[in-house]
Amino acid sequence: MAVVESHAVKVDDDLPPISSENSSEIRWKNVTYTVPYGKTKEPKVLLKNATGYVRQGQMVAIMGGSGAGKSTLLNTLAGRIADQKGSDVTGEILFNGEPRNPATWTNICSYVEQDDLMFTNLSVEETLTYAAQLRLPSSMLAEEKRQKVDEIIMQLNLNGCRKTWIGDSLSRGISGGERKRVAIGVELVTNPSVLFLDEPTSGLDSANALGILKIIKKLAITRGIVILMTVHQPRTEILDLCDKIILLSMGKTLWFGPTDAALAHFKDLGHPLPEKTNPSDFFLDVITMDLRTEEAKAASLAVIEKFHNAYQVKFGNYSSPFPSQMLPADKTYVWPLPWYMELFVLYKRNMKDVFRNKGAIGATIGQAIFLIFLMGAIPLCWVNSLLMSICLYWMVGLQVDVVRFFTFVLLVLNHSNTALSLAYCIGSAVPTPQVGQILGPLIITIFLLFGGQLLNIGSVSWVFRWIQYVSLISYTYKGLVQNEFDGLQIQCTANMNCQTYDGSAVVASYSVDNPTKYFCVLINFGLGLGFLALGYTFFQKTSRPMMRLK
Ligand SMILES: Nc1ncnc2c1ncn2[C@@H]1O[C@H](COP(=O)(O)OP(=O)(O)OP(=O)(O)O)[C@@H](O)[C@H]1O
Repeated sequence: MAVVESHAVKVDDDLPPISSENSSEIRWKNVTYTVPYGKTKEPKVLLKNATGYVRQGQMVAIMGGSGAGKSTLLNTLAGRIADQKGSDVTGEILFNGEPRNPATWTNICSYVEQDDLMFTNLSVEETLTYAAQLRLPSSMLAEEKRQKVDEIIMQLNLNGCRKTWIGDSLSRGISGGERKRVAIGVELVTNPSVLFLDEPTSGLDSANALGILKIIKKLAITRGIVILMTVHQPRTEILDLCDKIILLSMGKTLWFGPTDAALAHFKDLGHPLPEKTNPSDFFLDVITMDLRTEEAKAASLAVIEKFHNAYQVKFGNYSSPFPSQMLPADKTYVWPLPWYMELFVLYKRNMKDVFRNKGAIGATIGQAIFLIFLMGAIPLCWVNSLLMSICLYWMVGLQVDVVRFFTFVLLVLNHSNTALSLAYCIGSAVPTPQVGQILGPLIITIFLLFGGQLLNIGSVSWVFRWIQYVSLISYTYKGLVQNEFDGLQIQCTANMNCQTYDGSAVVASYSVDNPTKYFCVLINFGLGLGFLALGYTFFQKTSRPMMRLK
């Protein structure tokens, strides 16, 4: 305990003075997280008795081997763990001495994902501007928002690429390091008090990684932010930038404190740093579970236990050394924009991206996103359908009849809308675009089979026959056939004993006379609304940030 406090004081003394009345701190004590595992649902401990704290202006790195529990600890502290049935979080997580309040916490902290999705066809400046427009209160003047964006661009050293598009692997845009900084910038617009970063250096070369962490450290000090991040084997200079490190293995905390103290602690426990060795490589070599042989496994388990016990002795009775400076969480979460303004900004952003010729999924807030994607896609979908209908109707030589022509257009437009709703429904339900790319065509193929042209539905097992009733293709097909053939006089062939016959006989012979064409339009419209409602429900479930505060 004494060691910890003395180091904490040393680190805090290194920081420029921050008014103690305004200082923030996140601390956690004996946090244990268990999930039900396997068929038997046995509790699996992902985090065990984690304890620590990070103060305003400090940057703390969570380190450990793969699967050590770094992301789990970060997500638990950020309140982003899935609300899985049977899982449990115990212990205390406090912000400024008080439990995190779900209503205010999202306003206090920000989380930078390892690979934040961004609109690829927007420039750096536009990305930050839209983030500011969406996430800052409507009462703030546009000029103030613009100044804030400028300030972030300067602080994150993005001025050289402010007009460059984000880009992706197909159309190159900003570099990986710049992309990370933009992702951080998007989160900074709200002035968070706590910033969580998941692997901010992943995919970067060591010079770039150091550059970005210098910027993050500067942000911690100048903006007075509490910074907690996961990192993989940082170089020595990066370790030196961190005020403290947390070493994890198998969900257990093996060290919490400054790096130099960690080296002394490791030496005390019989593991001195070999010469010419990067401390982070050394830490990971010592604490990572060695699974190669049974002996190696037993030996590394013993080391992990030794370090965890030593940590428990030091921190078991830990309480924050700064109790008098705790402030209650005083920010109250207010949705920054009225929904219609958010809708407008999202619409503008989406249309800009669409007209720059590519779709992307935004990682922003608000239920309005679902609507906005739809609104962005509908005009394009209608233009496509109209052009296709106008050309196709006359090229194929369908009946020259104004009412029939407009009914044809109505059927096709309505079909496009329903298909779009189905696409949004599938897109909202699936976890990744790849799954959507497999599931979407599969569902459309099934609907096509039950559309009436390819399969004799009567010969299909009754178990599957219901599919025809939800197949949008079936209703459009029936409507189109009726529209063309009803009332059409068809010339009889030589072997037929007649001169002409009515096209409705064709319609009846293919069993597409029921329901009538306008009723088909209505049903498809209803199906479209149904798919939308279902998609919206899925979207709510899959897009909401996971929040589980205890
Ligand atoms: N919901 C869950 N159910 C079962 N096991 C889980 C669950 N979530 C995480 N784990 C396991 O917990 C361990 C820690 O996972 P975590 O993602 O925190 O590791 P990590 O240290 O961030 O690893 P990496 O550096 O590879 O990302 C892993 O073994 C993972 O498989």
